[in-house]
Amino acid sequence: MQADAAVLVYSVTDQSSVTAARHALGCMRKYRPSVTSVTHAQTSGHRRGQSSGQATSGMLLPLPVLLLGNKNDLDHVRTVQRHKEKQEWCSDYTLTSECSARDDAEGVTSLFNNLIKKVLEIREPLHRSGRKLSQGVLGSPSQLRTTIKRRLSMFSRADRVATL
Ligand SMILES: Nc1nc2c(ncn2[C@@H]2O[C@H](COP(=O)(O)OP(=O)(O)OP(=O)(O)O)[C@@H](O)[C@H]2O)c(=O)[nH]1
Repeated sequence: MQADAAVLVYSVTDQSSVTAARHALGCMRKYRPSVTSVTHAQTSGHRRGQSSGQATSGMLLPLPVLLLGNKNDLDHVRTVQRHKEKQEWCSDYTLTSECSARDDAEGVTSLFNNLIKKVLEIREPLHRSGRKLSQGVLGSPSQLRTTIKRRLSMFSRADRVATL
């Protein structure tokens, strides 16, 4: 699975959307390693294609996921408990939070920034040590930052149009 990160959004007013998010997270994990398999990959020179059946070669990297409960402005009709602790099915690479896309665009931006930081946190040490990354097509952390900023600017443009 060629992705830098994933964002899974559920609605705090819809328990079935949490079930769907959990299922999606499980599917993603099948194609991207856990923390322990990364350690194993680094110590044994294990290649990506050997365990997952994928053809590409390179380092195994964990997939940071932002698990986001949207519509938290609708607290009066909430059916999903606000979780203080991470869900037991989330890994160290899962950021869990809540937001309101309707009322707090800045909050959403800041959550995306946290996710970007997580991506860079994972990549930077490997990049510095000169190890081959499986997502090498994306280039260095600074190139990655530029790419992500460009993609996020689409949201700011949409925001500006919406407020005109
Ligand atoms: N109150 C509230 N409504 C929201 C929020 N985000 C989206 N919505 C509303 O939810 C509805 C569905 O939004 P969409 O963007 O179409 O998302 P979707 O994935 O199709 O979502 P669902 O229809 O809820 O399954 C729209 O009426 C949005 O205005 C939010 O943060 N708060």
